Amino acid sequence: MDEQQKHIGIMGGTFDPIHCGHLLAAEQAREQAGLDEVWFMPTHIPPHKKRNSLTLAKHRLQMVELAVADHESFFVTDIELRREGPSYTYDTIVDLVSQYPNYRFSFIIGGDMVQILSEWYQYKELIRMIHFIGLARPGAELDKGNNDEVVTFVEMPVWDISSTLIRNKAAAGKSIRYLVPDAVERYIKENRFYEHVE
Ligand SMILES: Nc1ncnc2c1ncn2[C@@H]1O[C@H](COP(=O)(O)OP(=O)(O)OP(=O)(O)O)[C@@H](O)[C@H]1O
Ligand SMILES: O=C(O)c1ccc[n+]([C@@H]2O[C@H](COP(=O)([O-])O)[C@@H](O)[C@H]2O)c1
Repeated sequence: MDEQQKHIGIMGGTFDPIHCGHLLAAEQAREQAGLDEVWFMPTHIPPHKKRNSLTLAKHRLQMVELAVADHESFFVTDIELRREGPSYTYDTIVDLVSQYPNYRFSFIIGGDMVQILSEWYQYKELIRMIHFIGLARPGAELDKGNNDEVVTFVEMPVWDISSTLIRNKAAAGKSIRYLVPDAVERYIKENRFYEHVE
């Protein structure tokens, strides 16, 4: 076990696919919150998403690995992909805290997630164990009012980019260049993902 103390930012997501908005959010959180590392964590089953079919977990994971490969402080964990059922953050944090007792964990979320945070599974227990780092997102203005003890807000250029946008553009045969890293774009094309909208 690593005895060194570190502050880890967990960037959880469905990542279908990972896009440059995720990377920008993680980088701004890393710098402004002084994180030692960011761990990107693809979900097995996202608790609050209503989509019927996700891209296979091994491909979502591979796209995340390609996207973060050249950043010295970005890493990937498959901890949720190895667990059956919905990927509740509470269950994951319990596991992480017991595996890495010397690390401090914060969870990075966009404004859409900040708005529904109090609905998360075991919310009261969860906020005793970890702190959240929130970033603005179009359509989800951040209410900084009552959240101060739970969420630290960091600045980022608000960017109207989502995995839905990428899937829709790919399905329409439009360019996704610069919206996702080059290696991710190549992987999407090679595997012919998102050629049809769900
Ligand atoms: N453009 C963005 N700016 C800030 N945060 C973002 C942005 N895109 C995603 N996030 C945050 O990244 C995390 C993971 O997001 P997720 O993988 O669900 O991507 P998404 O773009 O929201 O996907 P979809 O369009 O399929 O719903 C969430 O906390 C989300 O709020
Ligand atoms: O634990 C919960 O109740 C919960 C509810 C909604 C979202 N999350 C987590 O928040 C992260 C972003 O979720 P999503 O749906 O935007 O991919 C991802 O790691 C989810 O597992 C967690």
